[in-house]
Amino acid sequence: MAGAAVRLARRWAASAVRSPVQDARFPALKLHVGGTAMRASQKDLENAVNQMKLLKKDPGNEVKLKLYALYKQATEGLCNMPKPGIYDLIRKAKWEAWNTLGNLPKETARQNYVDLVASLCSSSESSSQGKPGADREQPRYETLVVTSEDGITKIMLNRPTKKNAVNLQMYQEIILALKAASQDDSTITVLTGNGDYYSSGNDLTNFTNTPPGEIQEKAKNSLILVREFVGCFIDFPKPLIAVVNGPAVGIAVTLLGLFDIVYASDRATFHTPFSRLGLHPEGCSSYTFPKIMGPTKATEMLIFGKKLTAEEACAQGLVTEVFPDRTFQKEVWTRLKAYAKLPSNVLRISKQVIRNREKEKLHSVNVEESSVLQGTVLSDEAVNAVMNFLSKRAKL
Ligand SMILES: CCCCCCC/C=C/C(=O)SCCNC(=O)CCNC(=O)[C@H](O)C(C)(C)COP(=O)(O)OP(=O)(O)OC[C@H]1O[C@@H](n2cnc3c(N)ncnc32)[C@H](O)[C@@H]1OP(=O)(O)O
Repeated sequence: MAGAAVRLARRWAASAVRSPVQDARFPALKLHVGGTAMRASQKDLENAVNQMKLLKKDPGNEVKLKLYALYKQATEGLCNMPKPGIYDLIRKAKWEAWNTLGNLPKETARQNYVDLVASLCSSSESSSQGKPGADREQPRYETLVVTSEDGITKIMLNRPTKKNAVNLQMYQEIILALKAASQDDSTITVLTGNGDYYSSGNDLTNFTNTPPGEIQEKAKNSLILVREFVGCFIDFPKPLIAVVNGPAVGIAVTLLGLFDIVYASDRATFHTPFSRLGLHPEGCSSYTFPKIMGPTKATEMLIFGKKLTAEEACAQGLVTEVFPDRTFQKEVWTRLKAYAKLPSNVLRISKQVIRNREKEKLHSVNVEESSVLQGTVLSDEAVNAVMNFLSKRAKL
C-alpha cells in the first residue's frame, strides 16, 4: 500500500492546484496507508466477554444469540452441534444462529464479537446520557431536520450544499432520529433529502484531516458506527418510507432495500459506484438486491456500478412508484398522510410479521459486509478514489 501513497504524493505534488486545505488533508492520507485492518486477539475476545458481564442493559435475545454464535464460531469454528429437535426452542435458536455463520473464519468471528461488544458498550453509554424521544423532545440536529405531524415523522437529510453526503455526524444523528421515531407517537417514518439530491452517499472526506497515527482506529470505529446505523434500519419497528427527491448514490441506495416503501421523483437516479471507489456493497444490499431484482441485475448495479433511472429502478422492484418531479411532493405527501391515518399498532405488527423472518439473516449480512469493508476501506484503490475525488474538487 505504501506504493500507492508515494504515487499519490507525487501526483498531488505535481498538481497545479494548491491550497492549505489540500496540504492539511494529504499527509493524513499518505501516512496511514501502510497498515492493514487490525485484528482482534484472543485477549481482546476475553476482555470483550468480561465487558459483556458488566453491561447494565440487557441487549435483547437477538443480540445475545448473535454474540453466542460469534463466540462459538470464534472458539470452535464451523457449527458442530447436531440440529436440535423442533420443540427444543432455545437450543434450536442457538443452533440456527451459529449455523448461519457458515464458514466465517474464526478470526473474523472473533473480530466481529469484539466489535459488537464495543458497539453495545458505546450505545449503552450514550443512551444512559439521555434517552432520545423519551421526553418527546426532539434532540438538536446539525445535519438533519426532523419534524413530526399528521402521524408522520419526517427525517430530512440537511446538507444540501454537499448533496446530503453522509458524514460521521449525520450517521450518528440518523441513528438518534430513528431511535426517537421508533418511540414517538407517529404512525410512519419518512426519510428524504433537502435540495436537489436525495443523498450522494458516504461523505468521501470522512477520513481526511485525521492525524496519521489515528486513521486505522478512526476507520475501525467508523465502520462500527456504519454497522450500527444499518442495524437501526433492520430493526426499525414502524413502516419506513423513502421519499427519494433526487439522485441517490452509494449507501443511500443500498439502504433502500431495507425500507418498506420507496417513492421516487422521475429526476432520481440510483448509483452504487463501489468498485470504482475500491469499496464493496453494504447496507445489506449483497442480500436484499439479488432478492429484489435477481442476481444478474444486482451484479450490474453493485459490482459494475450501472446507474439506474427511477423508471428502471421501479421496473426492477427497488422503487415502489415513480412520480413526475413537478407533482412529486404533493402527490407523495397526500398519499402518506392517508396511510398515516391507518391504525398505528396494526401497521407496526404487520411490519414485524414481514420483517421478523428476515431479521437474523439481515443482521448477519450486515456483520459480514462490515467485516469485508474493514479489510478494504483503507486499501490502495479506496485511498486513490478519495484522492481523485478531492483533487477534482480542488480544481473546480
Ligand atoms: C465512514 C465509514 C466508511 C464506510 C464505507 C461506506 C461504504 C460507502 C458507501 C458509499 O456511499 S460510496 C458513494 C460515495 N459517494 C460518491 O462517490 C459521490 C461523490 N460525489 C460526486 O460524485 C459528485 O459530487 C456528485 C454527487 C455526482 C454531484 O456532482 P455535482 O457536480 O452536481 O456537484 P459537486 O460540485 O460535485 O458537489 C457539491 C459539493 O458537495 C460535495 N460532495 C458531493 N458528494 C460528496 C460526497 N459523497 N462526499 C463528500 N463531499 C461530497 C462536493 O465535494 C462539493 O463540495 P464543495 O466542493 O462545494 O465544497
